[in-house]
Amino acid sequence: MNEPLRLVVDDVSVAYANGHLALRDASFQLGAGTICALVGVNGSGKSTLFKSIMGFVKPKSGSVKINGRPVRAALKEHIVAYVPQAEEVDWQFPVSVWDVAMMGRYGAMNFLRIPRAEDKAKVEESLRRVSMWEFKDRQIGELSGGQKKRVFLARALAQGGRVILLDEPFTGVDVKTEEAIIQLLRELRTAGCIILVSTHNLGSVPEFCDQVVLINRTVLAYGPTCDVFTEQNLAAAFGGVLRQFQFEESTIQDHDGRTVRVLTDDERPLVFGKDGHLEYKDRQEHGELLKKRREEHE
Ligand SMILES: Nc1ncnc2c1ncn2[C@@H]1O[C@H](COP(=O)(O)OP(=O)(O)OP(=O)(O)O)[C@@H](O)[C@H]1O
Repeated sequence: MNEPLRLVVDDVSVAYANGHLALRDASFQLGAGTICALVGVNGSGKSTLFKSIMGFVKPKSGSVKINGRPVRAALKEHIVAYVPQAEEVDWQFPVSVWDVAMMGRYGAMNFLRIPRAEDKAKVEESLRRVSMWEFKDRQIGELSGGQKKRVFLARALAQGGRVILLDEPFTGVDVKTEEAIIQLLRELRTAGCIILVSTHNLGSVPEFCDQVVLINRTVLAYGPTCDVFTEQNLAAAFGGVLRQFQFEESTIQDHDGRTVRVLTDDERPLVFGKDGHLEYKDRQEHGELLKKRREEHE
């Protein structure tokens, strides 16, 4: 497919068999060459949205279209690739790194699934791009969390997916791997792909995502990151879940007299006091400290 990509999610509502309405009237659109963050609390419907785009769940109403055609047609052309959350995968299943990347080629093979030279070349190229070629014979269950993620990314690359869905690709990976994944996503954006990434790493979103979809059982806001990532929108999406830190002075940037506010959904950021020691060692202590500070301010 050479026409520029367009993904349109139009008024999508999804109800599960138990009657739970996981998404209600969700709408947004993305064009070619975009990295978009999908951001929301646990249970806000991120995976459900991915499943709708993958055609795994059928919306009760509304539609998902890729270049004006229903998802079914795009799936037949193997345009949509999915990089799952680690928990969704059975790591005991005896397959090698090479086998997993080759799964990306299944759609291009006949029913006997005998890889051709082209399939093998594509798998090698994909594993090299994520720096996992040296591990090609290793069982998938014998890899670290970050390495597993890279192998599933290689599967998406081998597939040649143009709409690439990544479900929390940075969970449990170190900073270096995160940077390597981000660099790869940027290359895919330059190649005209649409990349939708669910993440709880709010701090890295402005760095590499040009668009954001904020979700809480419906789309609360979507558009350019700088427009959507406002304190007001994040407070609406996360409610009391986000932690707030307020600094009169900051080492993050030259102090220009403004108060610096930090919003994070990181479970337990480390906070150091003036003397360079940890401000607290457990959540209860942290809660008490924040309460004391608030009282001091009042
Ligand atoms: N198969 C299912 N049957 C019934 N309810 C489900 C099913 N899958 C998910 N849900 C419910 O739908 C809602 C949305 O779930 P979903 O997995 O899409 O959230 P999420 O935003 O991906 O969460 P997380 O950040 O925890 O991965 C949740 O309340 C969840 O309990």
